[in-house]
Amino acid sequence: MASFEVIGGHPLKGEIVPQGAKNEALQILCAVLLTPEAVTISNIPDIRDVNKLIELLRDMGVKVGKLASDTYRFQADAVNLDYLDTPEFIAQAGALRGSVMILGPMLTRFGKCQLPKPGGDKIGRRPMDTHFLGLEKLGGKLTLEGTDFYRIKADNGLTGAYMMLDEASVTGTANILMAAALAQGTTTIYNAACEPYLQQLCKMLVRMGAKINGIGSNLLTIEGVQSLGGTEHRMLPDMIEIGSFIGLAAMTGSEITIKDCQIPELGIIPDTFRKLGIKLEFRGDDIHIPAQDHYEIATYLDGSILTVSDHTWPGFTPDLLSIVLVVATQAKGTVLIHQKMFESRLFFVDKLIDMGAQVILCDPHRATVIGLDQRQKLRGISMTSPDIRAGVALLIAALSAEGRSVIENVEQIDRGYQYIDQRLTALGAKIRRL
Ligand SMILES: CC(=O)N[C@H]1[C@@H](OP(=O)(O)OP(=O)(O)OC[C@H]2O[C@@H](n3ccc(=O)[nH]c3=O)[C@H](O)[C@@H]2O)O[C@H](CO)[C@@H](O)[C@@H]1O
Ligand SMILES: C=C(OP(=O)(O)O)C(=O)O
Repeated sequence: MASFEVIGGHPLKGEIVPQGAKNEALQILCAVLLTPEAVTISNIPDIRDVNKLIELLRDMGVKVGKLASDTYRFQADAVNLDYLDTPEFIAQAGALRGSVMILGPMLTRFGKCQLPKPGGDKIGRRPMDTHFLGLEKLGGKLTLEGTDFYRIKADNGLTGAYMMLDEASVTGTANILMAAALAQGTTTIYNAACEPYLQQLCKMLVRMGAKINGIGSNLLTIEGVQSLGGTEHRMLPDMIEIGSFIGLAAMTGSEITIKDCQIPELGIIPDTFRKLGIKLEFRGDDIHIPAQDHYEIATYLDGSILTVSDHTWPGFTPDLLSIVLVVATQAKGTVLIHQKMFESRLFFVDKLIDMGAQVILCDPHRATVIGLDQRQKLRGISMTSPDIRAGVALLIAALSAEGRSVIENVEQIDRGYQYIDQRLTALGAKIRRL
């Protein structure tokens, strides 16, 4: 297990370029399975989960060529279906969440797929029901082996259908959308997830020849086509990384410019950080965060305590709530953080409390943060990163704290943040990988 040693209390300064989006990459990479033609993808982040998925595709028989450090060419013209029966496949597919999105493409193109319960963050229940409810509506026949191995078949191909999803699952919508793209007839997905990464997937599929209406809304209509062709695709910048850097700048009192953010795609993320009192300037497509000694959390108009909660897009993403929480510990004022989607994502606040933060964990979903207004700095401690976003939240806390912290299990952070120690060191952070 790798660790970071962090010496906190040093303001950072400079420019940082966000990596390509992790959660978009996982969708887009799975989509290469939909066509025998070549697909070139750029702005691919060099992070553990994405590299594992690329390795999985390669082992499944997809030809993978690296054209540049962030650009790959994929060609799925000789997929080895037998590989899905091997223990190696089961181990690889079970090691990340993103592998779940091979289900839709494999089922629609080859009539079958199987998958162990996918991996990913251990942040509470992560049901797969929406995926299979949708794929079954299209004609897939699911067999469960125990509760953690799924086999799905469609001997006569898939047929379009109307469906109202039970929840707007991000990866579930991606799976059903990809399956519907090659199904016979028209599919309507109501209550579809519609976040920018899904919009990106839709746009890529359209370039491949798919017929999709309603992109960007929660009502998608897909007219199935016989085959899809090759394309080129470029990933958006990672909005969770951008939010993490905004939080980092505020909490450490640093002046940072985040380059090329594709600001219109960030939804309410910038305004949510503004509610914490953080100043942000849009300079063209860059976000400039000036050094701030203090930032003050807004209240509601009637003076009551602000709540920041997660919601499906265009609501605030659950993946940034841990960052908002940690940043609030040094704000002036009080905020209730309400993590509705996942029930095990807030337990990391114990570590913040050990560092001196004033946080009350009300229940697994809600924590009240009473900001210290920089009057009292957090103190460095030893801790373990429980999941990818809590890991970065703890890293931000350690960079703002007085003294030395050690963060163990930084493989969690490496799942989603590219060369984070090197990139932050370039801004003046004192981080050493042990
Ligand atoms: C690889 C990937 O892309 N992972 C992201 C994806 O995971 P993933 O696609 O697995 O997450 P889902 O959207 O399926 O669901 C996330 C959680 O929210 C719950 N839920 C979902 C929709 C809804 O309307 N109501 C509701 O309560 C689900 O039951 C589940 O517990 O989306 C999540 C939600 O944005 C993000 O945290 C993950 O980073
Ligand atoms: C929860 C996350 O990832 P995953 O779905 O891959 O576990 C995340 O990116 O915050």
